[in-house]
Amino acid sequence: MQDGSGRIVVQNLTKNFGAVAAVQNLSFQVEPGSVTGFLGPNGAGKTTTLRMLLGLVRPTAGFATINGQPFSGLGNPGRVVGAVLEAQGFHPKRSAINHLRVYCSAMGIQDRRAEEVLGLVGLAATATRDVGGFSLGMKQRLALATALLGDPQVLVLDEPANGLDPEGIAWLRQFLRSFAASGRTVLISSHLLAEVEQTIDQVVIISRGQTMYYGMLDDLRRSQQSRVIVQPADVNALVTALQEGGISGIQPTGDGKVAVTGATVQQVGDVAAKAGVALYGVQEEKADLEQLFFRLTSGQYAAPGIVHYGAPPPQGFGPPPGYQQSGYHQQPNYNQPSGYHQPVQGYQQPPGYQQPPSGYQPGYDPSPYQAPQAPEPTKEQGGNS
Ligand SMILES: Nc1ncnc2c1ncn2[C@@H]1O[C@H](COP(=O)(O)OP(=O)(O)OP(=O)(O)O)[C@@H](O)[C@H]1O
Repeated sequence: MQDGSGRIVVQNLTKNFGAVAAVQNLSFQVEPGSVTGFLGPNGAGKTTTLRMLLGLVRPTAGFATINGQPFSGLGNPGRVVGAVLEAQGFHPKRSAINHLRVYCSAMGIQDRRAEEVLGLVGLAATATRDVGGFSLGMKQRLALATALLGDPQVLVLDEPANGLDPEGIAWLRQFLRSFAASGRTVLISSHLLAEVEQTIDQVVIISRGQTMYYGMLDDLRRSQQSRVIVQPADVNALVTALQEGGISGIQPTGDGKVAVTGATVQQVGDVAAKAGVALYGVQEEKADLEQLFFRLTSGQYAAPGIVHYGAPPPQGFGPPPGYQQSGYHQQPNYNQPSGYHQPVQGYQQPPGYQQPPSGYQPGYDPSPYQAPQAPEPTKEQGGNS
């Protein structure tokens, strides 16, 4: 029986393609009312995971369910989950509206739904144009419209921002947030944290098929302590003074500077002044979420000389609370900061999460769901792919 929850559960999911361990023991949950970002570099195993969730690839081990059921047990799956794995496979000589009507017929849905979903994704003005002349961004929108035909409770989108211009990305963000705010479930993959950072509540970061972080994006942000970089006249004297002052997160950087975590600029300045150590420069360095993402996933493609992938991480910046030890490959020269604590496992509801109506039925009236205003056709709609 489906539990009607709209919840996605991935449990110990594993897929080997011969010698290639594409996905290794992956576990996470996606709750209704939230948007979860499934992030990792190219080849990390995102698409394989989504394909297992959608019943297109058989897992080597573990399972994935939607509404408590494997995809094959969903009955009329198009009414439960709308999925876009790639915005391809359109007949080039078929108009957008006719493409959708074909799916309406296959799903037993009235044709007028085709017009509705074209309006939802901002393609109403191009309904009768052949898809062969669509840009990649327009194809993404049409693929999303196809996924929405069955008025699904769950959306699963693989790299949905691919090909969208900045205006399209902003539109997609608003659309997905609104969809989730109506108590529905959204899982989107991306290889760029920045692309989805403002859209998602929860994040699952994978690298080489393994979980590197699973938790709330806000917790990941909060975990990144800022640090004070100070250039003293005498490094040893300052380090001694800071230690005597009870400050423990001290790391000489090797270039005459000292990085200090767990203390403010003022505290470091006061300690130096009291010890009579002259300071030539003091600077507070804020942690960067994107940098952390690269660090968590950099083991996959470590390449010396490329700043993000090859450089050792800044000292004193700790692994995030959701960091999972098993798959994490530390960079050379990386020192574990003293304040690091093993994360508390377990999903936490995102802020503002509301329980969806129990017992979802195909006829469920999603009245709280307000589709965002479709944008004016943008330049991506005028171009050819
Ligand atoms: N059918 C297949 N046969 C053999 N290997 C495969 C197959 N599908 C995927 N792989 C391998 O599994 C690994 C994960 O691939 P996957 O496409 O899931 O990654 P991804 O994170 O979606 O990457 P991308 O962002 O580039 O699409 C890669 O090493 C890939 O080459």
